[in-house]
Amino acid sequence: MQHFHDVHPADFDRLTTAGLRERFLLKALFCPGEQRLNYWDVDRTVVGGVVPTDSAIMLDVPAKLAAGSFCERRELGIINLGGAGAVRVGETIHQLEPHDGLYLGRGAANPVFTSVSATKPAQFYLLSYPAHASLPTTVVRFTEMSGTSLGSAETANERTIYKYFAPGLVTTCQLVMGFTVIARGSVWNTMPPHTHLRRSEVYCYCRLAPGSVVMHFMGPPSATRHLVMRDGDAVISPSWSIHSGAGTGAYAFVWGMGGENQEFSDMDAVAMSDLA
Ligand SMILES: O=C[C@H](O)[C@@H](O)CC(=O)C(=O)O
Ligand SMILES: [Zn+2]
Repeated sequence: MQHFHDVHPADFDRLTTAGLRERFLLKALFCPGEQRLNYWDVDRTVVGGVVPTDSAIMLDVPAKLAAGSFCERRELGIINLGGAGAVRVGETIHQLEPHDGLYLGRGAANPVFTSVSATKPAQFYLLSYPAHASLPTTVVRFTEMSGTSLGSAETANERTIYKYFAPGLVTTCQLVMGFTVIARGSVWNTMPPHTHLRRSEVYCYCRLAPGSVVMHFMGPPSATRHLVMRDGDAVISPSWSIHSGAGTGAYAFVWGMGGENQEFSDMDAVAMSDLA
């Protein structure tokens, strides 16, 4: 499990391109037959990808967690970004079609992941935070969701945002998680950008065509930088950082947050005139 430390915003501007990537970029989360977990000290976030092929994969309990099971003190949000698959939790098997989600509350048994087809495997994206209460395991079906439209074609930021785990939908301790699909012809996500001082965030870019990249913008509004992101890469976003991207082709991304509140609208909008 790769470990990411906290970065002070005053040190951000001194990082080289390689340094920036080393501190914030989680490369290629989805590797066939593997699970890849990352730990970020901020909000004690765990981010990962699990891609079972011929055989099942049981979620690791990294030594860093010092726990008997992954969810002993944690909640876990899962979204399937690949082909059909299933997650077994104790005696229960949850079939997850493409883009279905699964919430595991504190105390849930260690999940075991499988794919229906080894050649078109499921790609389970994982995001986890410490949890103060044990809440029920819940499946979210993509086909039953209604998205919210944001942006416009005129500003090249037309997109649909699907909330999976959020207050009023699925009760969680701190996890808020969803999926945003950029409309054909649009390129921007989360522009105009924002920060949210009470939460950190993680973006995982997906559905990029081969050769296509997303330029992800981060940093304090007054000193932004970019990272080149490819399909299946994720980026950690401290509370002081904007998080926004522009793609060279069609893409989507999973966003997820942890912190001291779950108020989606508790954001500080950044005025275009303040961006530098
Ligand atoms: O704090 C919220 C997150 O940044 C995302 O929900 C934003 C997003 O999906 C979008 O604008 O497309
Ligand atoms: Zn945000």
